Amino acid sequence: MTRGTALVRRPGDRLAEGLVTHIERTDVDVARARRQHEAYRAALAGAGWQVREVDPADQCPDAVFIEDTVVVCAGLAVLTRPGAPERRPEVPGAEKAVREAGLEVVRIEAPGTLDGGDVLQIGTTVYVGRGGRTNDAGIAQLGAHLATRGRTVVPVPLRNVLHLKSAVTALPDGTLLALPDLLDATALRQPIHAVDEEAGCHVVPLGDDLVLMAASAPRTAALVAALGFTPVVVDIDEYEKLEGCVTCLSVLIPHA
Ligand SMILES: CN(C)C(=N)NCCC[C@H](N)C(=O)O
Repeated sequence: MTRGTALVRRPGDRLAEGLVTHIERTDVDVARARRQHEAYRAALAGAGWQVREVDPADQCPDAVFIEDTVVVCAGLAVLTRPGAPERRPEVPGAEKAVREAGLEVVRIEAPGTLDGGDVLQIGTTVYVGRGGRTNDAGIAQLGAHLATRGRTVVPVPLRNVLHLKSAVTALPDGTLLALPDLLDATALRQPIHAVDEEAGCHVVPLGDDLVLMAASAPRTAALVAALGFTPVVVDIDEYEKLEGCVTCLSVLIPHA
């Protein structure tokens, strides 16, 4: 019995052309990125997730960052309208996958924009970063869709950061790992563990005490272990060169 399905999309040949907004562009080794993606998929499978590959969208360099195309919540899939127009052709493949997974499907419509990386779900609270990629109309539409699942959307203003989940994510107990300099934490209600490594504030709870995190955050991995969780560490530095992190590379659909 698996924990559920993990949607992933393999990197395409144009990966190195992916968008870079807040960091300096450096060369991406696509062959190495492919090996890192294989190890990432293996980590998900090893933690009990059935890995399902979404159809390639190789004309889109950032298509590997599947998280930005769909938000899954309690049997509902909200297809996004990514804030970067060149990423919008990534969405149809994600739509096919969530329909095949049997989810109810709705979508963010113009003029709304929303990237899945801006959406952090903790219990019935859904924090949504308002910044470069996600606008007020997108947040309002998401709020209406998720209200049908008993969720409350709380906007969080962002500064100097691509996505909300570039700055804060949650551990399995709902407490937060955050880089305080990158966001206005006053909107956040849960206790915060401040971290001092940028990659340290990106984690994915994989079920039970397992926490997926990047090899580039060893001090935070030690903190996570000291808090009683088990870090599952993957090297994703080729994706970090494109402002990616462990959250962006998958969408988890837990069993109902
Ligand atoms: C939580 N994060 C960071 C994400 N969900 N997505 C990262 C997308 C990176 C891509 N180069 C871009 O600029 O769109």
